[in-house]
Amino acid sequence: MLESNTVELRGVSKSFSTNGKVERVLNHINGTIENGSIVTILGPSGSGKSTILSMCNLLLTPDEGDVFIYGKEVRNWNIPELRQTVGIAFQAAPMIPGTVLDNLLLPASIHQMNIDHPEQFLEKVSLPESLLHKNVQDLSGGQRQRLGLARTLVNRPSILLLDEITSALDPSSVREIEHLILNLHKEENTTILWVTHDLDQARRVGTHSWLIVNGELVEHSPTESFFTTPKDDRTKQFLAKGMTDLP
Ligand SMILES: Nc1ncnc2c1ncn2[C@@H]1O[C@H](COP(=O)(O)OP(=O)(O)OP(=O)(O)O)[C@@H](O)[C@H]1O
Repeated sequence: MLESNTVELRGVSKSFSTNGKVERVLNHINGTIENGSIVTILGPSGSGKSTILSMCNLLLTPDEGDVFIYGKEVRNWNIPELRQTVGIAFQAAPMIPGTVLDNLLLPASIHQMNIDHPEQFLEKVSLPESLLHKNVQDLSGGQRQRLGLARTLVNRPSILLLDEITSALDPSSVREIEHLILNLHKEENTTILWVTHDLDQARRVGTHSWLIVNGELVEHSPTESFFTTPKDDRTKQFLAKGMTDLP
């Protein structure tokens, strides 16, 4: 195992069984993610992108194959330590009832940590300190999204999993969140796996891009060549047609 591989998937497969019907969602995925890269994960709806993220912090386990984080198989990690190292943020970050501060302190209380200046995490996502005592119900969509990200950052994860975090936001909020994340990446060399439906976003933010189709990793390459000189016919078709289903 190379030191520089922060995340490695080796022969990862996953099936789900619903009402007695078994659906193979990931099919023998092999992929490595280098330290400090931003990998944008693309693919049609239902192709298995979120399932890949869930494997990286043990929200799900593979049926076959292994996921390594810094060279150690995820199942051998202590879960709180893994979740501190690998942070995840979703499109609709679930909030506990209460204030912005209550929500910011949640990961610290789960991990029995003290955070002295919670407002520093608001600052990281460009939210004013004056929001600390505001009820989360009174936040705008963009503010909630930033708070969700701030809460993920409290643990200072060195790997960040982002699952369509900007898909419900207006274009200017999208660009602001991208800017925040790119700054964080620059300052802390955070490794980022970013699932997005937005091809322009994937091209703007990615250092590398993956295309997942029907649970298979059909193309993985540096982002620029992914978009300019795709190798696989399915990538060409996907880039031409956007998110429509591929055969
Ligand atoms: N816990 C689960 N139980 C049963 N089926 C599941 C579960 N989680 C995901 N699936 C199924 O696995 C498939 C892949 O889901 P996944 O969320 O990984 O796709 P995705 O590529 O992220 O999709 P989208 O772009 O629409 O978010 C889908 O058909 C989904 O219904």
